[in-house]
Amino acid sequence: MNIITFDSEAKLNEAAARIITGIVQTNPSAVLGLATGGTPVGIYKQLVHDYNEGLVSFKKVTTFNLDEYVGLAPDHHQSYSYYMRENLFNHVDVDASRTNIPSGLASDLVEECSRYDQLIQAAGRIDIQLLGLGHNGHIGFNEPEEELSSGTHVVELAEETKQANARFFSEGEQVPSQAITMGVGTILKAKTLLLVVKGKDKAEIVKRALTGPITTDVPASLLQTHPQLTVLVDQAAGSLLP
Ligand SMILES: N[C@@H]1[C@@H](O)[C@H](O)[C@@H](COP(=O)(O)O)O[C@@H]1O
Repeated sequence: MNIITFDSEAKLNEAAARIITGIVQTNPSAVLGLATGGTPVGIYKQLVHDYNEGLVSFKKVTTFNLDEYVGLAPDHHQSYSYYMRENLFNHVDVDASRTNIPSGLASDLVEECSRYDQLIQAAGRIDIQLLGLGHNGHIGFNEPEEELSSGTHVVELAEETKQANARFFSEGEQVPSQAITMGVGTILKAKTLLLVVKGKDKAEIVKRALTGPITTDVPASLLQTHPQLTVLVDQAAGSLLP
């Protein structure tokens, strides 16, 4: 595990973007695993900047997002599909037909999960999976459980997660109570993992995830088992690390 601490958000975003663009420059047909939430917004801005500077082209990449809310249409302003278009896809030369996000509107969610797993398998291995970290240690929407699922599955969101994500929704809007998420097994199969964490409020969970016991109570602790894990933290998030 390689942990790098940054004294500014701009430097952290640049470093994360450099890792991703480096992979795409080496392999223009790379398979990118993408994340949502507040953390990657600045990284996507940097990727758009790098694209505009002519440093990278996403023309041939394939992308798989970690998760999507159940019940939100792709044009709902809080769907992860909308988020990805707003923050990245609409601003670079990615081929929309090669961007993949689970459909939260599928009539048969179990079928949708297996369709998503088949797509990932058909694409081969995810070259780099970008990850944020939930306050309870969740990755994607893999919440703390006695047992974690390996493949894509439907999850009931933890109350803590709904509260944390309520800040993105308008007043009076309900945070969906279910989501579809890539499983921990799929995440761990990615060639490289890039975990990015910012903010003092994540310091304790960063410490537990990276230095505590490997337990399904802290899904991110399973990342410790991955041979190619890079963690980028700001000083606040990394403040409790040894
Ligand atoms: N499903 C997402 C995760 O993929 C994300 O990494 C995490 C942290 O989000 P944030 O970066 O906004 O703190 O929670 C969300 O619920």
